[in-house]
Amino acid sequence: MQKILELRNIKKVYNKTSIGLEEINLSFSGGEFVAVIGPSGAGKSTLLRCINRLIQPTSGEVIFIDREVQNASKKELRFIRSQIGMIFQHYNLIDRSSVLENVLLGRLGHMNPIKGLFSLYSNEDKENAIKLLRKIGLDEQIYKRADELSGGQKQRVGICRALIQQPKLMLADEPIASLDPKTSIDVMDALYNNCQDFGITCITNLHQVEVAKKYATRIIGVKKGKVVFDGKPNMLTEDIISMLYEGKEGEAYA
Ligand SMILES: Nc1ncnc2c1ncn2[C@@H]1O[C@H](COP(=O)(O)OP(=O)(O)OP(=O)(O)O)[C@@H](O)[C@H]1O
Repeated sequence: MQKILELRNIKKVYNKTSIGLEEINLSFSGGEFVAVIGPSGAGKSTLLRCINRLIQPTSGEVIFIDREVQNASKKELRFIRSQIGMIFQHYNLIDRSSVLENVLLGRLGHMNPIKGLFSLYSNEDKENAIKLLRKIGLDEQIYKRADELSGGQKQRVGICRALIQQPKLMLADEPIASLDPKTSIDVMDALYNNCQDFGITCITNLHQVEVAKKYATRIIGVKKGKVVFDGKPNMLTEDIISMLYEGKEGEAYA
């Protein structure tokens, strides 16, 4: 499989003293569904956000399909981000806007900025947004305001907003941390199935080890800013989980 992303010696230091990440070296291939796990404060969010430069790494290189992310100009970064979908724990929807409008926001990175400013989406974009919303089971919510939706529905809107970008890579930062177990499964099914259907590589941070094992093709364990496990789900033994969550084992099964 083609290599899609490479992190070379990524380090992040906050406020000159607090270590977020230390010497991270990872590479990702097309089609992988990767779960990043680890205790609270391990560096999962920092790792994910260094990829699309929502957080600027202190040093190291991020290579996304032959493009250097860390030195990209504003224009180049806009292009890179248009190829990377992002899903957030708290959905990041515009409450006052309709579900359809929220999904269409995913097209902004692909549009002429003036057209974007006036929300002049093409008919093709609107048709695609509706298709995605129907596929994900939100046909009855298309014209509702985003703040009328349940948490699970909001997250599925977030997934559609990322999918309409037609991204090559999907980053999901704790996508189910605010959801109950049943809704979490619906959202993970939607994320996994759509990434498979559209051939999108996905990297998702997860607290729950069982969920990571159920969906991931590869699991990366992060502890104190370092990668301490990288392998297939069946290689993640109880001993490794204990080492990873040392003293915080409760978090792994929360
Ligand atoms: N803006 C910041 N300023 C200072 N330190 C930070 C900042 N953001 C993160 N850190 C520190 O960097 C480390 C990694 O944090 P990060 O949020 O990436 O961990 P995490 O594994 O995603 O945690 P959680 O599961 O609780 O979200 C922690 O020690 C954290 O305190």
